Amino acid sequence: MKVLSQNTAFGGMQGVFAHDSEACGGEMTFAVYVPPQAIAEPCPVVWYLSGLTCTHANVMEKGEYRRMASELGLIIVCPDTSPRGKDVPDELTNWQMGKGAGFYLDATQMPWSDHYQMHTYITEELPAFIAQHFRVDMSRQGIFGHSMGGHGAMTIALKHPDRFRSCSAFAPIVEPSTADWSIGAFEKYLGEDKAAWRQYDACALVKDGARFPEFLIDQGKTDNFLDGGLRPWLFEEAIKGTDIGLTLRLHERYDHSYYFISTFMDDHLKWHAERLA
Ligand SMILES: N[C@@H](CCC(=O)N[C@@H](CSC=O)C(=O)NCC(=O)O)C(=O)O
Repeated sequence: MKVLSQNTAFGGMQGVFAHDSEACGGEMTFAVYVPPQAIAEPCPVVWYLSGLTCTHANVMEKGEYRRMASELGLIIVCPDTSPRGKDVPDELTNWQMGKGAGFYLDATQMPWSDHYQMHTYITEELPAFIAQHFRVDMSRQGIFGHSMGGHGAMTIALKHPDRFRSCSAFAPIVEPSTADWSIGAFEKYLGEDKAAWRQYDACALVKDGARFPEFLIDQGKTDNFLDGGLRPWLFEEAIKGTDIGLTLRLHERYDHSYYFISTFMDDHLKWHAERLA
């Protein structure tokens, strides 16, 4: 593991690290906040998955999670959103495809499938690496994210309900198979057979029988992407008649930015801490 930076914050440590990823076929960077409680005992871990165009750094610099994570004793892991490096295919003029837009899936189509294995990276390779190098209690894991990362968090929780005890999202893409800003990426990563898309779509997963106890979703009402990309009401509809709980909070005057995310960050961390206690 390469240590790229380490800084003391709120009595804990904010670090940025890099390692070689087999799943992504190259070096991957991630950020980890370790609270002071980890000196005495292993702490629960909460995974934060970022949105389109992000690296590990956006939430680390603008998400304002450290004070509350320190208070609650949560380890926060913030991975990158796609493979990186000069050998990795990309679409330079399309921010919804390629680097920064891995959609937390395992691509099956060339040329993407060689590197774009983000589902395997986030659910298998990185957890094993974190468990080996940090003082984490892997029996207490939560997951949350923003936008494309909210989609990632919800689909991963639905696919791994035995691993995660808590899930929440800021402005998630709840039905990427039909959202105008993800259809193009799904076609290129997964091919045209839409049956293969369902395992990476929260609404479709629920309709196909996947279950998770409850979700917290915060959504800004003046978010530019609300109608074309996000549409949380579709998830509300999808869970009707199931035993899945949903706390959906719609906020007047909030947009899609990290000003919105940082405003409600404490609520999300408390949501996770209560379920990871
Ligand atoms: N470049 C785009 C806007 C991209 C954008 O808003 N990205 C969001 C996530 S969107 C969903 O996954 C984000 O988190 N950006 C990083 C940030 O620091 O705000 C455009 O020009 O419209």
